Amino acid sequence: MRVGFVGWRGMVGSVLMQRMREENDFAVIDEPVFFTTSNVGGAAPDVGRDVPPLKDARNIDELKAMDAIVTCQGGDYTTEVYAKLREAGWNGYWIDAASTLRMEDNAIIVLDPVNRDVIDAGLANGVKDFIGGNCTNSIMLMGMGGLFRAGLVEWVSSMTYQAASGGGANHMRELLKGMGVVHAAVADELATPASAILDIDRKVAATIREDVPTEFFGAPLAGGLIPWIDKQLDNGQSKEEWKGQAEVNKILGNTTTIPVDGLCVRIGAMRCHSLALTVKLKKDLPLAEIEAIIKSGNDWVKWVPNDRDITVKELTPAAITGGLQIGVGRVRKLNMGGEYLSAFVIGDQLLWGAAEPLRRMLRILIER
Ligand SMILES: NC(=O)C1=CN([C@@H]2O[C@H](COP(=O)(O)OP(=O)(O)OC[C@H]3O[C@@H](n4cnc5c(N)ncnc54)[C@H](OP(=O)(O)O)[C@@H]3O)[C@@H](O)[C@H]2O)C=CC1
Ligand SMILES: N[C@@H](CC(=O)OP(=O)(O)O)C(=O)O
Repeated sequence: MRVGFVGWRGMVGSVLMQRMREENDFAVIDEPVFFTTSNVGGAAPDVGRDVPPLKDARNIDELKAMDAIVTCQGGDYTTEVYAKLREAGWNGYWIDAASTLRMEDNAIIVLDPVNRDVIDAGLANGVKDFIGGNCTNSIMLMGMGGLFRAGLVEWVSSMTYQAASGGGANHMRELLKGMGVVHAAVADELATPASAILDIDRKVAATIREDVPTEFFGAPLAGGLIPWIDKQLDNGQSKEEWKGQAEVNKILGNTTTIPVDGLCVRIGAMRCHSLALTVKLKKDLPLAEIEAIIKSGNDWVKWVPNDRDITVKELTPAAITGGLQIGVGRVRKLNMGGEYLSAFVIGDQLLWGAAEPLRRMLRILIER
């Protein structure tokens, strides 16, 4: 297989390259070819073997020579290039991190530990477009997939806590700069144990309002949160909230829609997305049974008992970031009744939320 990689040096692309090196994926690709939109002829990344210099990611003839293309370049690139490539008669596999093609009829949203059956059926039917899901949805399904697979979910309300990385590298930098600005404003007072906390707080509040950078998020994130992610829709949802029901049901291949809705909120975490879920089950099951079903979802579920000390240690961005485990905890029955379950799900949004499903989809194609 000749596999073209576009967008490999961006944030998602870099995580993809790192994971592919860790899993020795380049050894099983006949010919990896790297593309660029900015540095044609430059050196390709080090993947442990000889590869040609960078090719032009807008050159349809070069792209057409690929059996599969993996792109993390972004939605604008997909919009610009994908249709031209298909119109030029290219019939290869398109694996994409961007949301552009996700809801197209001829595309499958990939999350193989959850929907390998949908992927296999698509491959058998000649589907050629395999698109990574929205990070929040992929993390939720990696954590709670067992309950969905068992047909136990009537509806889900999801309140999210989404990290800066969901916006991209510049957003991560802006969060950190903001943290620095806030600290600098009161560094002297902090160094003096006798200083009054309300004076510190007043200075911090003014700094957050006036001095924390807002170029990328549009509002101060350091020391705060932003209760809106992505575009505004006419029905009052944010686009991020709309994706919940649309994508979850498509990933699962449902013929009857499971309602999924809630509020999506940006918080000051670096790259871990979390969701506080209310799940209405179709029946009142004992908690031990629910625990077993959630744990059986896939190999990456990290079950965290609903215990204070364990939860604050293990169900946090500090514990989860940089790894493939999806933390699932705070699972208990709610006062509303035996069918109402709470759960807190957390995962690294650059791994299962972005790069890992693409990496695994390529591997599925190669190993067919
Ligand atoms: N961020 C996220 O959490 C998620 C993102 N996605 C999707 O993945 C796609 C890519 O996102 P993301 O990785 O954040 O995008 P980036 O902005 O980090 O990278 C995209 C491209 O920008 C170019 N670029 C320009 N300057 C730089 C630089 N200084 N360093 C690195 N690359 C640079 C590179 O292209 P070139 O080498 O050709 O110049 C690169 O491939 C988007 O469609 C996004 O929607 C999906 C799920 C989650
Ligand atoms: N919108 C997500 C990140 C993302 O890229 O999502 P999507 O792939 O659905 O555009 C966030 O900001 O956290």
